Amino acid sequence: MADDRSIGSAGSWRGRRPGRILTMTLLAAALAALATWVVWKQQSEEYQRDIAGQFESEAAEIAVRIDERFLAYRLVLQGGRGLFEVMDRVDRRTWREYVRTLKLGEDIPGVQGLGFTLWLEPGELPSHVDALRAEGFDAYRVWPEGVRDGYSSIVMLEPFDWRNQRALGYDMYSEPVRREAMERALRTGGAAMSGRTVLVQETTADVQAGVLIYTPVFVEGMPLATEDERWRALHGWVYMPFRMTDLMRGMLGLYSEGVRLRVFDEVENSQALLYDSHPERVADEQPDFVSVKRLTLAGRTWLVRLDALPGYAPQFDVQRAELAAIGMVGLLFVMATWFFALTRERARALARTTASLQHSERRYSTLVNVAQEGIAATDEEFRLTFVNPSLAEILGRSEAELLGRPLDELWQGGKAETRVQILARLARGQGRRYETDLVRGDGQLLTALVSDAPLTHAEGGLRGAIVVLLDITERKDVERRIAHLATHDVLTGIPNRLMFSEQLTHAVDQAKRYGHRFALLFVDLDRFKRVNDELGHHAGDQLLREAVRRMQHAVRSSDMLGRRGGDEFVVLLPEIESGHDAEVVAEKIRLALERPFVIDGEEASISSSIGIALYPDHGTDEDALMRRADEAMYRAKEDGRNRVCY
Ligand SMILES: Nc1nc2c(ncn2[C@@H]2O[C@H](COP(=O)(O)OP(=O)(O)OP(=O)(O)O)[C@@H](O)[C@H]2O)c(=O)[nH]1
Repeated sequence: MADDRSIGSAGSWRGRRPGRILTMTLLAAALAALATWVVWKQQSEEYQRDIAGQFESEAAEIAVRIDERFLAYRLVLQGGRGLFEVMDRVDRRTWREYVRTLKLGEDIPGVQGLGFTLWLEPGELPSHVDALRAEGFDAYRVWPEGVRDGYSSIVMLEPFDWRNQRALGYDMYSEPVRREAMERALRTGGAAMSGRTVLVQETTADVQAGVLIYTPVFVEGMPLATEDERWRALHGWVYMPFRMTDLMRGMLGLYSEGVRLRVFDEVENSQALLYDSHPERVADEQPDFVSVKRLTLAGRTWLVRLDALPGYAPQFDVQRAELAAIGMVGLLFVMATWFFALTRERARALARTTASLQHSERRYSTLVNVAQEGIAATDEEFRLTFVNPSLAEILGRSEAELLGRPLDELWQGGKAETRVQILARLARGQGRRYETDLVRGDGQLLTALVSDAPLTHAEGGLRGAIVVLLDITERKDVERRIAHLATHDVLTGIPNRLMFSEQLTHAVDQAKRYGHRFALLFVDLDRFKRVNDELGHHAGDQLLREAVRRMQHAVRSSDMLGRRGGDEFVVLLPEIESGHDAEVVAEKIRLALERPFVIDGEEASISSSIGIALYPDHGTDEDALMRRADEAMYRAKEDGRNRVCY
């Protein structure tokens, strides 16, 4: 039972172990998840820092670009101012040439133009208008109309395209935003940027915020030390107007789609908004990253604000990819753990199974070796490939002598199947149990009960057979003895009443079938009782045996002598021609029994009374014949004994 349990446990590991494997795998999964989370967290923070750093550098780069660009614009302004300083008079053609040479639109795009606005004292206004009209600008006027302390008038603005022509004659000094910048330029003697305004070049379509940058131009040779002196020496301003959206697009291109760039003048509110790269977006979005750079440009402070838009950087995707990679590594770890646990459990189960199998093999090996039955294995030709010690002993041959021999060679012919028949039957998967006689090594015969069963290959087909052989010689002898006892008289060994009766029935059948005649003799010893009484029962037995011997001699071997019981015998004479033949045999018997018997040195004499019944003369069945023979025998007794009667 212990073995059975061990086999059971080895075979059912699948049913019990998965709990442990599951626990280990879940533990590994939890560890992997924790590790993944920690790594992800670290990576995430690192990415956040990286992205924040990158974002910052993007914002800084934009600020630098704007700063550099305005430095370039100031240089252009300086150049324009320098032109006035070196030339006695800068006429329209010279200005146009100068601006064309600058290639403003190509090299420093975004600028609306480069212009000159002339400062006019109130008294100078009429002659100035006349002069300009004389140049061909028939509708020229300084506008807006009105009486003011002084006027400025845009007299040159290149490129002099349709948009810039709209600005001709405009008094920028009349407008507070521009005036503030113009006065600051005058005050500082350098470039000054205006606040947010709308250029007069604008139409109703695509109106953009505008700024202007001014630098003052003084009349050559006049003192400029104080503000008053500069006012007095003021000739006008070289200036550049900018449409902010055009300017920023020219400066930055479309830039990154992932960021929103806004530029504010001095303060961060919608009134001060100069540029918005994504005007369609709502203002109160909470971006992941924000950077605000303050830029001082020609005396004005710009706030350059950069917001990261959702999906700002492809790095987020990288992060996701790395997260997926980390997750995959974690998953691999879990799978590896699971696989390892499963493999280890399988290895253990295999070890247990192997141990169990070895144990089982030892056990069956022991069983086979100690079994009293002969056990053999054969190949597909029924040749012995294995014999156990008992088989060698039963067959009286050594193992070496037996191995390789076809088992059926030892059989003593008879009713046994041939080897071909056995193999064909085994190939059909049919085992069988049968008795056969075998020849031992010493020549003796033995009877064996043989059981065979096929051994097949895993893929089918006969591989051989297992044969179990039991020596039943003794048992068969006993059976034979029992059968003999059942049918023969114990004292004399001749057929008893039962067997004789069967033989008589058979004789009747045969005689009926073939038309034979046969005779039945009843023999009763005369005064046998006296022998018993005088010589003893043992002597009586001996006399009975001797009497049988004499009767056997008196009949042929084909005749049958039987004992009915006591001192009564029957004789079946199956082959007689006539009643005479029966008489002759009966007489022989009578004479044989008449002779004196010598028993244990004592002489005893008996005689016999014999009755004869003939088939078919006196009866055609057993009962009738027996009755008639019995009657005849009694008649012989009555007639004086020691005689034969019909
Ligand atoms: N010793 C011995 N005696 C037996 C056996 N079977 C029967 N007897 C005896 O045989 C005797 C048979 O006697 P009966 O047939 O009756 O008489 P009998 O003495 O033969 O006389 P009759 O037949 O009338 O001539 C009996 O005494 C039985 O006990 C036996 O197997 N051995």
